Amino acid sequence: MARITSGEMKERLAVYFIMGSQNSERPAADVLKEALDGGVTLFQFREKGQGALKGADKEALARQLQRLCRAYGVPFIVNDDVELALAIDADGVHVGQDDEDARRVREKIGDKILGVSAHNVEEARAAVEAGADYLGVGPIYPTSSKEDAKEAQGPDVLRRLREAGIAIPIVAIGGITAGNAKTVIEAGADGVSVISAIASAPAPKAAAAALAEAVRAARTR
Ligand SMILES: Nc1nc(C(F)(F)F)ncc1COP(=O)(O)OP(=O)(O)O
Ligand SMILES: [Mg+2]
Repeated sequence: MARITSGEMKERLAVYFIMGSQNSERPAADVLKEALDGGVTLFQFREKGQGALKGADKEALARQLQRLCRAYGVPFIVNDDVELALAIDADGVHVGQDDEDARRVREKIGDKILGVSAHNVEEARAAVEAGADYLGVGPIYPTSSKEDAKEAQGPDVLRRLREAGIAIPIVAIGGITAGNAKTVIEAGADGVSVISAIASAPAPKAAAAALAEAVRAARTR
């Protein structure tokens, strides 16, 4: 298996859904199935925070959600937990600035997808050097989904990265909705990643479809 191409990565980043058991009152598999039916293009299993599953329970949920993604042909990414990603042969991992060093992760995962969080040009350049396939940039807007989120940066951080010559696929994260997706795509993101916009929606399928339409419309400008 070769590394994902930049073009394919940009396509996959269009509507990047992230969730774990703590992001909905409903069973995660039910929410994910609706999101997949609504057209999400990439999924990240992020099992963190108060009450998060651990060990065998966490792995069992990961495998259940991975099976769903496989049935829809959507790549399955694991947040933080590189060992879990390797144990279940996930399609990739996402690590932040306070997680395992991205260069070390790239050595461990071979050609799997590697996503790295970046908040500024310096972190972005280092992530590209370390072998990242995409950057997660944000929080763009205030978020209630991440307890230790940094200050919201606004869409300008995306412009600053592109003006600095950061050409790697970028997904915007943090408080993103169908209402502000166009703004972040126009600022330079290749796609949007969301937790609550889908996981907390009364109708996750419709929420996913609305995000997909907003991104598609913004890309054709
Ligand atoms: N999980 C993430 N996924 C993305 C993605 F690009 F995939 F949208 N971007 C950023 C983050 C945040 O990553 P991190 O800073 O390590 O915090 P946490 O591990 O709590 O999520
Ligand atoms: Mg992390």
